[in-house]
Amino acid sequence: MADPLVVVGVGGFGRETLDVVDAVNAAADAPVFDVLGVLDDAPSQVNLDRLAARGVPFLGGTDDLPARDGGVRYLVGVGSPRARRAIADRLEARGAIAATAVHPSVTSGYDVTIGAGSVVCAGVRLTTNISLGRHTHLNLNATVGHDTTVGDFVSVNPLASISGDCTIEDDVLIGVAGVILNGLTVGRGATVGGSACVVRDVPAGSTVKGVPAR
Ligand SMILES: CC(=O)SCCNC(=O)CCNC(=O)[C@H](O)C(C)(C)COP(=O)(O)OP(=O)(O)OC[C@H]1O[C@@H](n2cnc3c(N)ncnc32)[C@H](O)[C@@H]1OP(=O)(O)O
Repeated sequence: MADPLVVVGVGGFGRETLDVVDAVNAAADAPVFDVLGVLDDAPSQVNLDRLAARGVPFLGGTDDLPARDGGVRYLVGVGSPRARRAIADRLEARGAIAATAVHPSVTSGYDVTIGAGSVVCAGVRLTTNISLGRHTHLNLNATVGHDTTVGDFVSVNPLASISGDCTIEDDVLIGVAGVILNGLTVGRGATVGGSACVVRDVPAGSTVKGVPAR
């Protein structure tokens, strides 16, 4: 039987998360998820209209988590690592269970682990001996190389490329088309700008941008 699922976030990545869920269901012999609807504490009208147009119910704020026998699964479709962590903590405290959604077009090699709550979008390439933490997002066409560890609540935006032997600590955001050269560490909570090329370790909490990234 399909798992009852809510997605948090009616914004861009929330609806992109619905796309991943739809693709997972379409590729399976029987639906994996029964999408109950979307939660959002501060939705804009334009995004509510976009959600309504695709026929997915808006369920209210995160206090309105529906109840089902056996629990409700959830995915947080919010790009900000910090906001995503806060929402996940709130839902876990209310008994929700993190789901994981991996688009059927994703390729992965030997020994790849993906933590609960993660969303892996179309076209992502994962090679070998890779670990992704909890609630990590890999957006469209991102790549992750061999022997790399990606922590919890990391956001990797479209086309970003993480080389082999890297360590991406918790709560990091890697901007669109950002490149991390091999063997480097991006410290907890750091932000890598769009199109940056990271050539040395990035200190925790810092923002780097440009080529080479500073
Ligand atoms: C499907 C989707 O939409 S997914 C989302 C895709 N978007 C992203 O990934 C966005 C990633 N974020 C960025 O690149 C941001 O611009 C950040 C994080 C680097 C912003 O850093 P901030 O220091 O706050 O930048 P701020 O906007 O204040 O600009 C400061 C300076 O940096 C420059 N700058 C901003 N972003 C970049 C960048 N990615 N690369 C190079 N320079 C940049 C600005 O032009 C500005 O330069 P100036 O002082 O000479 O005018």
